[in-house]
Amino acid sequence: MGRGRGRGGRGGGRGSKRGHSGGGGGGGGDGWGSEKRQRTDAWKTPEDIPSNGGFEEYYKEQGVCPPEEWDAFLLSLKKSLPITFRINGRGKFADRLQAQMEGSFMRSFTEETVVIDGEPIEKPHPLEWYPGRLAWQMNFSRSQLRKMEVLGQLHEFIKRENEVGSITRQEAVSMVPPLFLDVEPHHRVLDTCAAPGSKTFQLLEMLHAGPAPATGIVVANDADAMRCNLLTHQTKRMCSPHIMVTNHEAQAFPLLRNLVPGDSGEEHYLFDRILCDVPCSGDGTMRKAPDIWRRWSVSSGNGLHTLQLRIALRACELLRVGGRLVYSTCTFNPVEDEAVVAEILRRTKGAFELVDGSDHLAGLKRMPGMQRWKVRDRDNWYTSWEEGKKGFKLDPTMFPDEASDGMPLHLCMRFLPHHQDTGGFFVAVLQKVKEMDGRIAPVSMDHRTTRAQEWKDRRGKAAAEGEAAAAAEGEGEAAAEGEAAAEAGAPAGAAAEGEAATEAAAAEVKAEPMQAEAAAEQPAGEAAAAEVKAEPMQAEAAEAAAEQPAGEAAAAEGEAAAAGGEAAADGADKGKGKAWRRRNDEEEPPVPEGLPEWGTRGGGGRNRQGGGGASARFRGVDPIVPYVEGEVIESLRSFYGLSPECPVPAALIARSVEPRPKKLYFVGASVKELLQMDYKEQLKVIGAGVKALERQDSKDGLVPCVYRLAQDGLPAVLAHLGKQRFHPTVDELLTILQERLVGMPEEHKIHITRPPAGTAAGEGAAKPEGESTAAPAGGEAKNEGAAPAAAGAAPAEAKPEVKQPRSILADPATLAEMPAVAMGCCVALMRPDAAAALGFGNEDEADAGVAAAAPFAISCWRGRGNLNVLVSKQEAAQMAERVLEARAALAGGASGPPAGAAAGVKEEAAEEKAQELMAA
Ligand SMILES: C[S@@+](CC[C@H](N)C(=O)[O-])C[C@H]1O[C@@H](n2cnc3c(N)ncnc32)[C@H](O)[C@@H]1O
Repeated sequence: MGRGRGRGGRGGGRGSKRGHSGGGGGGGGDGWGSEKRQRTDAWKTPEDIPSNGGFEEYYKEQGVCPPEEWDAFLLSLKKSLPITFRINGRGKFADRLQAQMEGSFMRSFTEETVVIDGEPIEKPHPLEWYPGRLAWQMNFSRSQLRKMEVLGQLHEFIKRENEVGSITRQEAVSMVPPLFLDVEPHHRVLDTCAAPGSKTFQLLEMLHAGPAPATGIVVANDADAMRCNLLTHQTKRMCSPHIMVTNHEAQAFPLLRNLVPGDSGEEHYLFDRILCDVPCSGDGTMRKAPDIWRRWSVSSGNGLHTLQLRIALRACELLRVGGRLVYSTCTFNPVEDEAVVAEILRRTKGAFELVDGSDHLAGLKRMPGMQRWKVRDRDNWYTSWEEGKKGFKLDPTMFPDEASDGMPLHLCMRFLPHHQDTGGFFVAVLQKVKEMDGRIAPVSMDHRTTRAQEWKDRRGKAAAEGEAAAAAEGEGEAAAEGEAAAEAGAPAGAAAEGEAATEAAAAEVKAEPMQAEAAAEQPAGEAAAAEVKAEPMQAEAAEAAAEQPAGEAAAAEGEAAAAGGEAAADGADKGKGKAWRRRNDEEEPPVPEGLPEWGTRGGGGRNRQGGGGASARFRGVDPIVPYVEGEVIESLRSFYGLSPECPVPAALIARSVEPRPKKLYFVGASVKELLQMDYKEQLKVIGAGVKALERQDSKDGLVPCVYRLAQDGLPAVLAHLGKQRFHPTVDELLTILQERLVGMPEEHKIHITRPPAGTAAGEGAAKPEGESTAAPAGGEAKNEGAAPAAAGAAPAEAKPEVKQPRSILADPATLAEMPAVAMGCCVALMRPDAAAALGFGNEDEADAGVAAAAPFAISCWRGRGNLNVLVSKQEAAQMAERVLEARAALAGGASGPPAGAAAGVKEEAAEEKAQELMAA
């Protein structure tokens, strides 16, 4: 087969054009429309699923499931997956959404058993093992959805809340690994294989779970650049300044020098928590990807074992003593599961221990890990490496042995689909209990190259001697080689011709053992690990090796050796800086004393041309530029009245070298520190922090600050915002959210005056009535300070023909604040007393992080005569809906199922009592 023609498994390589769910999914979506995948009822009946004898034989023999449960196991795997989602615990409205699920929706299911068209359906219910009853499960088809109104409402609710990031659709068992990581707010967390990012999102939630404000960092890494974009999109919904997205082969993730050893005294920048949710064959996801039934073969798992092991071993090096590592897959296959865990324990020689998680997540049924397993190639079963070395492309690390017999592998956890109607999953929790005794021995593939050579020699000899018997044997082997070569991407003709095929296979194995192995092992159309391109891996492996402390020769033989050729040579030069120089075309910078200045990194970015070195490394990636434009920073401070303590202006980055970039991102101190720590620019950073500011050009300079506050970044500035804020009543706020473009009362319209000739632009800036500068001859300027179109509504001022929006601000207290609000960006905030009455937090609670702190802060644009909302339609609708529900609840009424109509909808007035409170 040709390489790169799709693949089995789950996130098994680079360059996948596959959507969101990625291979077997990795727990991204739940198969219910989020990725536009059809939740077809067509394969709802198990009879529709073609059997795969190989799969059944393999797992029966492995004994992953008790024999008496086998039929239930198999039947469950052939049924579609229930719908599961998680309410984001740190989302703005987590408790409201939960109350809605527990209250109005659950109440709608009055009957004990709901039957539609004679078929009972599963009522929505929280997953009992998920903390805080925040995860929910239900099971109904599209046709059932149309037949019961409340199901339709529930469907709409889930869709809408998912869009605004309040809930995440995620397969139940995929929620498990982060729960075993025990993340605390100050932790450095690395998610090695993170895309599309549902687990990263959970990790971020945990970082922000308080009670202390988050000070740590989540580094979300993925080898696939395209999937890194998904990751950025997914994590953006959390609005956290403590996120960094990187693009590396996890097995070569850079080990950075620790420039501020401080109390830890650690030589390297190490992580407290690491998640290795590795690419795998993905047979635990058959329920949402039934195609795997057809594609499954024993070679998928065998082919990924080494990659999985390398990723896990690198994580062991990157973890600090006392830290925790979770290794997870969505396959039942012990070769990808227990075998990897056993090899981690073997190679780390007592530095790692398996953690007993049996008392954690009560109610979550699990099977203990297996102590013994077998290994199969396409022909035979083997119980030990002694036997297995005769097999086809097997490795010693795949086998149990006496050492593994003594390991507590039963502490690993395997989740079977029929136990609680989920997908399949495997989780192992490991603790680093002491320093490792030297470097971890590299994963050698020598036995494979030797065998390829043996095959080649034997066949050559047979041909030369013309011995019939030898020739016969050779033919058999040639066929085997031919197959391997074909699978590894050798031309079909060559494969048929034996010798050439052998050459191709051997050469392939020699040059890039890991990729070739994986490619060869994949069944047709499944070049999982083979998609891992040779070049980046070699470069990064070399880099990883080069980064190791001088004098540790093992490093040179490790990843670099595995990567082969020049990469190995580079690794051998470590300590002398040659690898670094060769890669970057420049001198290695001297080791700074302490954290270096915060400087531009990432070369010239996207457009940078050039062959090798740094330019090649950063091609396609925007640079990271600390934003320190004094004039702009000063205007931010003065226009928004930011207090000196506001962290935002001092920790902004841009993704271009322009003096006025389009967007500015706020990064938390932990992210800033890591960027500074990376003085050699080893990290390939795709994204960092939260969008805090967006450029808003005002041609006439009528708005003195060129940046408006982005909604995502508001929580970080709210507590420090001294100007450009006002507090409408709840009614006014609701109307602003619903109409999204409202007029200002006549006396509060801003009258523009043109700056007198010779005056610098902006000096004659717009001022509210009563503060206006004198109008010069020539009258009003046109379109000055036009509202940005970010929120979807066409700014009325830019289109004079649009009917003027109605003026809704009438409350004296609101109007009293307006003269101090200059034209440009401003923030509408719910009044603290009203927020308290409605049971919401208020701006005083804003920590430096997530949106949870300030549920009703709305970024707006004040134009001459109007006020424009700068949040998306969905977000505005969600906020309006929450206000309406809270009012209804306050008035004593139960909140009904969401009307789904908050956007642009005028709701009936709430009870009088509520009105009174609200107007306060
Ligand atoms: C199972 S998926 C991860 C799912 C993810 N943890 C989640 O919960 O959304 C595996 C991921 O590993 C990535 N991957 C494959 N090879 C990799 C490697 N060598 N290093 C890092 N990531 C890799 C794939 O691109 C894929 O996104």
